[in-house]
Amino acid sequence: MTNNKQKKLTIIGAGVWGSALATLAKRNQHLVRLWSRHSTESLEAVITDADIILSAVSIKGVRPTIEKLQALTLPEKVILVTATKGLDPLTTLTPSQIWQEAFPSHSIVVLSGPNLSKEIQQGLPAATVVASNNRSAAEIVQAVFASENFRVYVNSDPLGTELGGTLKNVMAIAAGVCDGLQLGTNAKAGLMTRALPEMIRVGTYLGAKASTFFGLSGLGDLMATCNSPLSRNYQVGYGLSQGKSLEKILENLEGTAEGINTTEVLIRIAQTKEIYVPISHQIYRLLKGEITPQEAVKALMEREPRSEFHGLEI
Ligand SMILES: NC(=O)c1ccc[n+]([C@@H]2O[C@H](COP(=O)([O-])OP(=O)(O)OC[C@H]3O[C@@H](n4cnc5c(N)ncnc54)[C@H](O)[C@@H]3O)[C@@H](O)[C@H]2O)c1
Ligand SMILES: O=P(O)(O)OC[C@H](O)CO
Repeated sequence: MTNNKQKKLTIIGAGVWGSALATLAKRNQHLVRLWSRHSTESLEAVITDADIILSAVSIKGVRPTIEKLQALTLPEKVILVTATKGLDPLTTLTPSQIWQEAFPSHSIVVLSGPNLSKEIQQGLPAATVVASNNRSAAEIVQAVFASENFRVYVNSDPLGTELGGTLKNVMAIAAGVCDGLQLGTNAKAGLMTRALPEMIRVGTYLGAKASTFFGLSGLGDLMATCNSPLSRNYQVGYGLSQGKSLEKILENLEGTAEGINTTEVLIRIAQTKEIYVPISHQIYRLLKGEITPQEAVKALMEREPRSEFHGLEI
């Protein structure tokens, strides 16, 4: 398999993100098969001869997808790419960790970055990261998706890359609340800036590199998601700020807001490991209906004074 020839790519998960990634790879003349659990074709048929299998299912689909693939034959040369931004409620593992556990001999690549699917589908310029412990596998995936409208960077911290994209979803809920309550530009800047060390504290505890969080998949995705009404997580926060119930918001939401499940799993990790996550903690209480958006803001503002880089080595 070389870097520059046409690849056979199977994308599992035909939601908005899987579809946008399929568009990008097709534009580069790769052979793309897009499959979902509702497809009439069998999974076995669509993975035959695949060079790359990319999973763009939401977190609740990761284990069922892996189980289906484990029942089939998957040659070791097949590169597995995960584009899911979530945490497993059962084990608290990230998707790439679950994929690696299930397929220990395969190369696993994480794809994550500031990539709102609607903008990508419109052909607007964007950048992303592909990260793997196997650099050549990451470079193959880079070549599949890179184009004049989609700039793809490589890095060697798959866990950090994945956690940036996952943890920012919790912060996007907070940003939606902040905008919905019209707290102003200073408040938004304060929130987003304080979000980053919180993400780094969790990420580095879990084994990620702090520096990765300053890249596209951390800071980049934090900025995109916290500033865009296209983000489903932002929409959840905005809806809560308007006094809507979570149930009502989810009824009208197009697609998945992973931040809701991620908050739950993250708080479990933070409580067990005693990691200081004040923003996530207030979002957790808000999602549970324990406090109002205004009470969440008050609780954040009235905390004990602290030093800016408390608990961080950066
Ligand atoms: N939409 C974006 O802009 C975007 C960008 C980057 C990453 N992501 C991430 O990609 C993932 C998918 O997001 P999306 O926006 O496409 O969501 P979506 O709701 O549009 O699609 C979810 C996909 O997951 C599949 N799925 C859900 N539960 C499943 C199960 N139990 N078994 C098998 N498949 C199941 C669905 O069939 C669907 O194909 C999420 O983790 C999201 O955070 C989304
Ligand atoms: O719509 P969201 O909130 O899932 O955000 C989509 C992507 O993660 C943005 O990079």
